[in-house]
Amino acid sequence: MEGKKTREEVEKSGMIDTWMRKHRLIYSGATKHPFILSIRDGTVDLEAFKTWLGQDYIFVRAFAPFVASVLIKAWKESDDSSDMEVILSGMASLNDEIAWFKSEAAKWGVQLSEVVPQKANQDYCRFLESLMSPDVEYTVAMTAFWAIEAVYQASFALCLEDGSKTPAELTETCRRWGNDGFGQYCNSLQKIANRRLGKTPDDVLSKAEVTLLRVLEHEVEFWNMSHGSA
Ligand SMILES: Cc1ncc(CNC=O)c(N)n1
Repeated sequence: MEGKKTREEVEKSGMIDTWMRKHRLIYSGATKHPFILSIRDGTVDLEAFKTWLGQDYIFVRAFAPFVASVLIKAWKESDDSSDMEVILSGMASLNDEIAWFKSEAAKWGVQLSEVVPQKANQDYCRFLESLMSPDVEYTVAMTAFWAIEAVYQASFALCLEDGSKTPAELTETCRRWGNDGFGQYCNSLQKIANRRLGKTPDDVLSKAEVTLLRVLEHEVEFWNMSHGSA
């Protein structure tokens, strides 16, 4: 049996929930973006969807090495060997995902080799690269990893809810990130992040919170490329 937790431990162990409440406006800005709402209400501009598809393919190619860097941090720093399995399962689905992007792009007539990364995408990929540095703590990288996956899960799950008018040709895309299995995987990532955040020093805790906010901002800018960019 575990001993009684201190108040501080209890508070920190649900850090992600605490932060989601604290930053709920920016979180819903990322998960209920006008682009996602346009898919959900069936008014989506299919050219905007194609833009998203091409840009996201480039992002996912940069995301895979980021996840690999989290795997390395878990191997070196984690206090729980099951973390590696969760991260590895994420890497395995990225393999599928890259193949899916290629076949989906072919379906929509998007030439992936000709897609030029837009500024928001470049900025996001550069941010991911900064998180790959060995100087970035496992806890900080894990928080970012959870947030990146959770935004897509929440966004696309919204397009599958009862009453949504998602066009039939987009439901497969929405299911890719909105399905229950992906939801479970995000819960596993959240559990790891919460466990780590619960035992991290305050300076690392602050870094993780700032990193979470940066992820949410990058996600909003990423959606903006397809819809409503200024
Ligand atoms: C911009 C962005 N954020 C999160 C995801 C979801 N993770 C992997 O697929 C994604 N594909 N693209």
